[in-house]
Amino acid sequence: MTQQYDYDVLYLGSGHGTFDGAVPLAQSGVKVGIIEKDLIGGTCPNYGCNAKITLDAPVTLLRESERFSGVVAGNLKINWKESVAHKQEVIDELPGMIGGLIKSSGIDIIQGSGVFQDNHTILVDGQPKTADKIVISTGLRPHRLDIPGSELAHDSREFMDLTELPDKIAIIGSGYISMEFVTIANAAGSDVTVLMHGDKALKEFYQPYVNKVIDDLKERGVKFVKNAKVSSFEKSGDQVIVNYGDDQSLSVGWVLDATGRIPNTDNLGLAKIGVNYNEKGVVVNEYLQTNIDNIYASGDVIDKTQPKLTPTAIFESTYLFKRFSGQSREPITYPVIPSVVFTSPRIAKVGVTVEEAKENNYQIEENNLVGDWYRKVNKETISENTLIFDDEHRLLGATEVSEQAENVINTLLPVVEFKFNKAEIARLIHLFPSISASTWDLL
Ligand SMILES: Cc1cc2nc3c(=O)[nH]c(=O)nc-3n(C[C@H](O)[C@H](O)[C@H](O)COP(=O)(O)OP(=O)(O)OC[C@H]3O[C@@H](n4cnc5c(N)ncnc54)[C@H](O)[C@@H]3O)c2cc1C
Ligand SMILES: NC(=O)c1ccc[n+]([C@@H]2O[C@H](COP(=O)([O-])OP(=O)(O)OC[C@H]3O[C@@H](n4cnc5c(N)ncnc54)[C@H](O)[C@@H]3O)[C@@H](O)[C@H]2O)c1
Repeated sequence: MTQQYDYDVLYLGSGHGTFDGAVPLAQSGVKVGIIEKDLIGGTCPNYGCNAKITLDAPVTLLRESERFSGVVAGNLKINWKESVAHKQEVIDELPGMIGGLIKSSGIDIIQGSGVFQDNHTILVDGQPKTADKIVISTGLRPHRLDIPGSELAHDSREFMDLTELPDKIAIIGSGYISMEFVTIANAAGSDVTVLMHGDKALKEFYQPYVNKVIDDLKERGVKFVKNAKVSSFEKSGDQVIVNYGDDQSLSVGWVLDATGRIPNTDNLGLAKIGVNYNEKGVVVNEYLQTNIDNIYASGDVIDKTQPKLTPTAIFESTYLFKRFSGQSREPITYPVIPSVVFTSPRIAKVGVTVEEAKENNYQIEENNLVGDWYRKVNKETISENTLIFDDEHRLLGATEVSEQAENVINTLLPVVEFKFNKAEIARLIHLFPSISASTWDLL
């Protein structure tokens, strides 16, 4: 341990961009501190993935029961209050569990808000904490529309804490959070309108599949308004009036501003000590190092082209563990990173996209899987995928819309990353019957 400082490595933020790497780093004998101003574990367990997927679980059950109507008798209904209580029960123990893991590895948790004083010092509520290396891992926060009445809108965290589901909801934006939360709110019985910025939802996903999900949601009563240009929110009794377009308006009980998430880079003193950052995040080199040698960044707060997701943050914090513990001096090389939108059906993808495949003349195989016997088991009505191959028939990418798309893409992940050939694929024996076996049959 460096005697001159309180810590060898000090992390600002306690999310996946930190703890997955900080714990093994401390276990390897390095003196580590973590500063956190909110719940331990950050966004994913407390306000993101884990919370959201718990609210999604009854939606998938509801959908399944619809498909099996006749085979299974009775009409299911989501009890919103109970669903939120169940979500809370699932996530309540996570900060304690993660905090316990962190503390048991010998890390100091410093509760409070951190601001850089100099390259080696962070002030936590006025108290200096010094370190040889510092990792900025402060994540993102919701972007809020800068329009009159913006304080009347809410964010995803507040949505997941609603004890009563509003009768009518307006969701602004049509990205990940919008599409996942409209699915949940609609299934739970709310009348939802999505006010889109442009004419496309989920821009980075394969649009024919996105449109299938939108058409299904429309049939379920969701309204989508393209190019809505929301201009203001006004209070009217217990309702909020959303003004948009040319003199159009909508009266709703609740508004979700889902217009994106922005990096937590302000109020950290970065400009004062000269760390380079911009509106997309902290600028780093291929070692996740900022322009100041001893200061690094990890997770969502980085300005990067890779998707800002939990597994990316885990990969980065693990990379820094290997670098700081002396196990690796190599630059970071990201594997293919899959992504999924938890609509119902889901849309998932990995590797080369259909658009890139067309540009590069790769082989494109489109599979309508509704007739596949294994998909018929679950009576899926929307079930398609597109597989991209090179001229040696190695899988380069895949995208799927179906109830099990996340598992299909997880199954195909090693084939894409490790470029398995036909002989290697044929060598593997699968559990049968299963979605994985059914997926590998397509290769
Ligand atoms: C609603 C929602 C759903 C999501 N669903 C998924 C999903 O299904 N799958 C997926 O892969 N990803 C999902 N994500 C994204 C995922 O949550 C993030 O990619 C992940 O949490 C990034 O981890 P991080 O450590 O970089 O940042 P965070 O988890 O945001 O951690 C940053 C931490 O820094 C703390 N902090 C900030 N400033 C300071 C300061 N000055 N002093 C002290 N502490 C500070 C914050 O309080 C926070 O705890 C979702 C996100 C949201 C919002
Ligand atoms: N399943 C998952 O993995 C998952 C789920 C939720 C969130 N996330 C993560 O959280 C991030 C943030 O999600 P998000 O949905 O907030 O962001 P997003 O970038 O996915 O979507 C933002 C939406 O807001 C719209 N928009 C932007 N500016 C606008 C404006 N001025 N007026 C109206 N609309 C505007 C955009 O067109 C887009 O539709 C994601 O990028 C992802 O990294 C991941």
